[in-house]
Amino acid sequence: MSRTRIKICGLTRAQDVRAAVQNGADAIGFVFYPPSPRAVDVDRAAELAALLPPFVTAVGLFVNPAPAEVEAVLARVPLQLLQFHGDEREADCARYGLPWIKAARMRAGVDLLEFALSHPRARGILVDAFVDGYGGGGKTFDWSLIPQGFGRPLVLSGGLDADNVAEAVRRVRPWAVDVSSGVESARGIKDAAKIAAFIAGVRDADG
Ligand SMILES: O=C(O)c1ccccc1N[C@@H]1O[C@H](COP(=O)(O)O)[C@@H](O)[C@H]1O
Repeated sequence: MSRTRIKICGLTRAQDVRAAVQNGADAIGFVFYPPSPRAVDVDRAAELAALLPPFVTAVGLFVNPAPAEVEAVLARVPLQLLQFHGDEREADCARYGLPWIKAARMRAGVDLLEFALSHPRARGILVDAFVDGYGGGGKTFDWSLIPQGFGRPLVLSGGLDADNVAEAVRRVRPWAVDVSSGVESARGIKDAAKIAAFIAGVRDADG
């Protein structure tokens, strides 16, 4: 079994980018959603993305963006993957010439197989808890809503932290995990020790 990939999302400071990279994150996320406490502007994201070594993926998170907003970011920030976390349809995600993952907001009644079928070209399906504000709520959801043998690369998120991520990885066996709130000391401020403990938890579950 391959090791679980790890994305740390919502980075706003250089020291947090360094902590994620030094502890072994595979990807980091920049939030381009102005209502989020983790939102960064294009200048800050460009500065932070420039700190990344090769083979650490820069991901841009958007929620129902206007195409011009995404294009303005892409003109300045070398993103390698887009993460759509709103109500975007397949065609909305496909227009930028970059691979993307699509978030499903999980709660009772959501049929993840049907959701995945409506996003056939997404490189992966991210599952997050349904929260007001579209995401980043630090809330877990019922992992049994994820069908066995899902068949697409699955990114597990929603309320993960160092205390629950090993159990989450053992139970769900996702392709990757994504975390924001669970490695913070305050909204938008990451904690290096929490990042280290989170990544250690994933590696413990990987065996
Ligand atoms: O981080 C945010 O502020 C955010 C805002 C809007 C949509 C998604 C957002 N973050 C993503 O939400 C999930 C879960 O985060 P958490 O670990 O529960 O805080 C994760 O994929 C973040 O990338």
